[in-house]
Amino acid sequence: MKGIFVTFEGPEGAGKTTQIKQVFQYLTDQGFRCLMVREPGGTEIGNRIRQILLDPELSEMEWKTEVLLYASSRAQLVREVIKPHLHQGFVVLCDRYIDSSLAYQGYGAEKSVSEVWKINEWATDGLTPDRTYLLDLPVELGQKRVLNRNAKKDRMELKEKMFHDRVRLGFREIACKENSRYCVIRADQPGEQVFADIIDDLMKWISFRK
Ligand SMILES: Nc1ncnc2c1ncn2[C@@H]1O[C@H](COP(=O)(O)OP(=O)(O)OP(=O)(O)O)[C@@H](O)[C@H]1O
Ligand SMILES: Cc1cn([C@H]2C[C@H](O)[C@@H](COP(=O)(O)O)O2)c(=O)[nH]c1=O
Repeated sequence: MKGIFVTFEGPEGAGKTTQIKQVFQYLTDQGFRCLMVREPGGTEIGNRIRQILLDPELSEMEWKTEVLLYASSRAQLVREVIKPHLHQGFVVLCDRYIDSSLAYQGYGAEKSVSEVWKINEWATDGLTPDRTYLLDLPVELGQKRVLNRNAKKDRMELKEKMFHDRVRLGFREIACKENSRYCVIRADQPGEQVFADIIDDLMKWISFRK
């Protein structure tokens, strides 16, 4: 595939959405054809699945239902949007991908990470990101930022603090294991510094790849 697939991962409120928008603008100004997507969602079907997944009234969701719904939204996004754009040479910037399922439905939920992986590998035909940025910060700081952003918590934000602590550690473990794909960024810095760190790595990585 000709394009570049870049994902952004991290706990709640790490600044992924804020950074993706800025990276999108920067790369577009540099002449790259760029696309921004987010998970769950990014397609009509995916957006409906997102509503179910994040509905705070649906707190009793079965683990397997949750895993499959995230994977279903992802399958749709990969086939309908991501792969066609990669084939056309776009840089696709994705706000969360499979590693979020590993971190939340695996580490966070204390369930089998390898089962979550197998389902997602099947759902995406094994499409792996070229580069991943982990925006890492203490859970409390991210939660504080999210509280300032929106008063009402969604179904995942409502989970206990220990769940989110395991998610953070999960991301860090995945980044360690996949260290050639991952770049870990300190997300507790001012936004301009976070952006500078990402762009510094991404531009070096792109020129090295050519
Ligand atoms: N470096 C930063 N310092 C302080 N506040 C920030 C920083 N980056 C983002 N924010 C603010 O924190 C809030 C969450 O940011 P953002 O929505 O980008 O995070 P996110 O990682 O996409 O969150 P979520 O995973 O919950 O969707 C926003 O109000 C944003 O303006
Ligand atoms: C892709 C994905 C996401 N999640 C969780 C993480 C967040 O709590 C929400 C998505 O909301 P955001 O504000 O857009 O970050 O869903 C998950 O548990 N598993 C996944 O695969």
